[in-house]
Amino acid sequence: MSDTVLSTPVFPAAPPRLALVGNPNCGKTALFNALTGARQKVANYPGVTVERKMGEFLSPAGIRVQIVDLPGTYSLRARSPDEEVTRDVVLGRFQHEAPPDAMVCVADATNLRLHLRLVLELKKLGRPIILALNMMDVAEARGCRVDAAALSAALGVPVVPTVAIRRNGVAGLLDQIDRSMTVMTASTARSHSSPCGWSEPSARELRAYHQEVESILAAALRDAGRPSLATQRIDAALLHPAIGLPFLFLVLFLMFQAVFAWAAVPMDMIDKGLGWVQAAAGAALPDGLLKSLLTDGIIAGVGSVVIFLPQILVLFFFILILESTGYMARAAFLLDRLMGGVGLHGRAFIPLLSSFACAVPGIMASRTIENRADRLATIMIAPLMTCSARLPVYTLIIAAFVPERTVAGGLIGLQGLVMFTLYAAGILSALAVAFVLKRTIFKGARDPLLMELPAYRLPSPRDILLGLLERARIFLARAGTVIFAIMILLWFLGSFPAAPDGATGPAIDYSFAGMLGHALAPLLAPIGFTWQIAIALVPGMAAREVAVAALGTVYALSETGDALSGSLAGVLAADWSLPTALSLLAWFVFAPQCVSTLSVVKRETNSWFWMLVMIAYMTALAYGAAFVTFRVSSALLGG
Ligand SMILES: Nc1nc2c(ncn2[C@@H]2O[C@H](COP(=O)(O)OP(=O)(O)OP(=O)(O)O)[C@@H](O)[C@H]2O)c(=O)[nH]1
Ligand SMILES: [Mg+2]
Repeated sequence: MSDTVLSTPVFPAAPPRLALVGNPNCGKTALFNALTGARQKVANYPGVTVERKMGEFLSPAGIRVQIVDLPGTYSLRARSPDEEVTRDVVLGRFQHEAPPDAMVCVADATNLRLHLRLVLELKKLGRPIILALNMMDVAEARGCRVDAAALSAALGVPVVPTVAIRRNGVAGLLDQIDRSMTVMTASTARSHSSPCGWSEPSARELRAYHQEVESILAAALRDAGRPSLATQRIDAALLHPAIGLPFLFLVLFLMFQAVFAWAAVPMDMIDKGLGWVQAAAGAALPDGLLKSLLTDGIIAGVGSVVIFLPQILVLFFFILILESTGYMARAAFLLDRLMGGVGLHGRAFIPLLSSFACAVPGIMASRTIENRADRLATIMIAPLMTCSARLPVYTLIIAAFVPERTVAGGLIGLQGLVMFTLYAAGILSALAVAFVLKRTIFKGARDPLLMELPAYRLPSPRDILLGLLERARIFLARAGTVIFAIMILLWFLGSFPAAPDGATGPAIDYSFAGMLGHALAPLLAPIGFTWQIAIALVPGMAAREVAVAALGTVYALSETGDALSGSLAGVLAADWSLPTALSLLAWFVFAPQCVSTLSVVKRETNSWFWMLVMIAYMTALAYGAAFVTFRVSSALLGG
């Protein structure tokens, strides 16, 4: 409590607002996190942050300061939607939002020549600026020496060295913020709140900036240091024309194998634990509604999703490693030619790869693409990438229908291979859809890929661990809120009205959910779906993994005996034919089954039209693919 009293803000009405501005990948978000204690996403490629994020911290002198983290940009001449966000915040063009009181310009100390140009452009705005020379640890290791005092004198702004990822690495910056705030309040520099004037620099001004940067460097750069030798060596191999692509495919293939292999043991443990809880709850409670709600509704439903936590974590482990080492940007270059073949922009790679985790951040990441047609094409195909919420569905069906054995002389697990095929189906169909889109609605020349390749960096185990914990938290929070609520609703719909006296089938047959399932069944019969699947697809609209939870609950309620006997996979294996299972897999590769994705498409394209186009084309693809799969496999298997 006493802390709160001590920290009474000096600016009770409106805390001063700072903005973090700088080139992409120089460590702005890392600084933001260090200052505010936030956990915004930090990764080693340009274009990680695509929207503004607000935070607050208390300076050493007890001033409450607001700070906004911004997308990286090379200039206020914003070319892409993420850069426009930065420009609009800096210039105060957002409605009801004054420009920031001061800017913390962040520059990568190892690449000052590039980064100082933006500092000069920002200085022109006449607002207070502090220059944070970030990545000083890397600069020192490479023998790069910058004289901060000389740089400050030449630039005419305070300069502080920082190491955003080190404990105490921002102490100097905090002190400088205090000093600047005091000067600002004394001179009432904060009174201007009108938007700033800014005009695009002319060619002559650009040349002048260039010369000014050179003279500043001559005064302040004592030693330019060496480029990272390790990065050059690794790139010589990993970007090699013959080795590059095969290596990339190997990495992706290993990732999908690992999702299966590494997660097996912990998943088994969770499964056993849940079975035990379900049995214990079943034994402890008297027969009745409460017991059914708890065991059939909540434990069977939510539990059937929670079990997939280990797989989600293995997948994110790989994605985090790719992102933090700097390999992600290389992968974009390696695939640029391939993407160009179907007309996609090279920058589409990062949004598409992020969509493996979730289409929502993937679609947001497409903001870094300048050209609107290219961006729309990327947004339209992003949901075809297999997101992590589809993993539970795939895994469940694979575990039920694909035998656990190895092929290719014991090297490759068959289940992992099927999983890889499903991912490949998503990727290939995305490329095919892009190919069609770019030749019909989104015609136009394709810009070349220009992207700075960051130096390779060893991922910090702490960051990876925190990243995984964050993912686990998000996943469990979803299971505990959205899925939990839907399961209770579904249990209710599946239990009422109760079966009439003398009914022979399971009670769910007579319930609302049963009625709905039976009503939808004729529509889905041509693709081989049972009425239980029809029920599960409806709540599955909220989020894909809910379909698994719903199957868990529907089958638990369909059991005529006590609680669900055996695992859900076992029940499905007994109830479905193989063609039905394959058809459902095909459906899930394409179906537009996630409300959050659709709403982010609406927001990012600023149009209902594209959202509806997405729903229409994906539903048509899903139904068509499931139909063909069901018919062909039925014919082949004689089912
Ligand atoms: N060694 C070292 N690494 C740093 C430092 N600051 C940031 N990094 C790393 O640099 C990379 C980029 O950091 P971010 O904070 O995501 O950069 P950003 O400026 O927000 O990037 P965008 O959002 O893409 O514009 C990450 O891998 C960070 O861990 C630093 O001072 N020293
Ligand atoms: Mg950032």
